Amino acid sequence: MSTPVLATAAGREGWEAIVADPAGAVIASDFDGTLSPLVEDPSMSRAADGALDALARLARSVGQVAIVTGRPALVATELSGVTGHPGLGRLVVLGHYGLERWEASTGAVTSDPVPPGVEIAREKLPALLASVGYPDAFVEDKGSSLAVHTRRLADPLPALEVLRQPLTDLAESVDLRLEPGNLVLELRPPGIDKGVALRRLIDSTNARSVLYAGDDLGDLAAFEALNTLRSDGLHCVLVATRSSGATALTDAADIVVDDPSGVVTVLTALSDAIATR
Ligand SMILES: O=P(O)(O)OC[C@H]1O[C@H](O[C@H]2O[C@H](CO)[C@@H](O)[C@H](O)[C@H]2O)[C@H](O)[C@@H](O)[C@@H]1O
Repeated sequence: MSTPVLATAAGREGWEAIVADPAGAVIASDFDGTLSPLVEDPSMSRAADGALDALARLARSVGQVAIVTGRPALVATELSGVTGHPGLGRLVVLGHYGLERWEASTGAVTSDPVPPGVEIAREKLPALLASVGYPDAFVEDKGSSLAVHTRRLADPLPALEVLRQPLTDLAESVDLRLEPGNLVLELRPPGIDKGVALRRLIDSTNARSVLYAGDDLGDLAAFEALNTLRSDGLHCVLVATRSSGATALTDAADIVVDDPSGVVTVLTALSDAIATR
């Protein structure tokens, strides 16, 4: 498979660094919209064809393979099907934007404490949604955070705008943060994001290079962290899908693909390049 189009010199240099020294590389990816196609019902998300095999093939030669997601770690492992998948015995899943860490090698999850604001927001949310005319907005209760989805409403985009300020106010009143995403507004704990999560992973693995793939606004923190580390000498490849239409992410990427099948193509091309170096 040929090398994907790398739009930047820094991206080309990052790709070459991973190929030359795969043991020093972290390969990390978001889940929804990046490894799995977006669907109406979040409980129906599944890994794209070939995604797990592509990760497993890379896992044979790189230092660390990881999924970094807004989902709870165990939900992401279940939906993606990574548990027990051949070749993914060293996979790490960083869930809840890094609040949780699941290790395939042990099956155990560790978590930072969940702040009390989540429980208060959980109690207040139904009345708030009813008061702004969206009592039927789907609330995905993720335990450590609450995601309000508008995808299945009759007017998803206007609903998102109506809900944005009241949900911001609720989040701030209980010391949570509002995380906007693709037709979703999430109330989640402060102090952690995908950038912090990725930095922790890079530090713990002493990585010399990183490829990160994402699709949505929640992935911007990871891109920003990598851009900062890049100026400190870390070799990076930033991959974005167009799945969520987040132009801030695609504009900042070294490689842009249409959807998760494009991510599979990129990961496969990378393991081909490593195998033939
Ligand atoms: O960090 P991610 O793995 O990308 O998770 C972010 C959110 O993804 C999910 O919502 C998105 O995917 C759904 C299923 O395809 C889709 O219905 C929804 O509109 C998208 O926003 C998930 O449900 C959220 O909990 C995650 O935070």
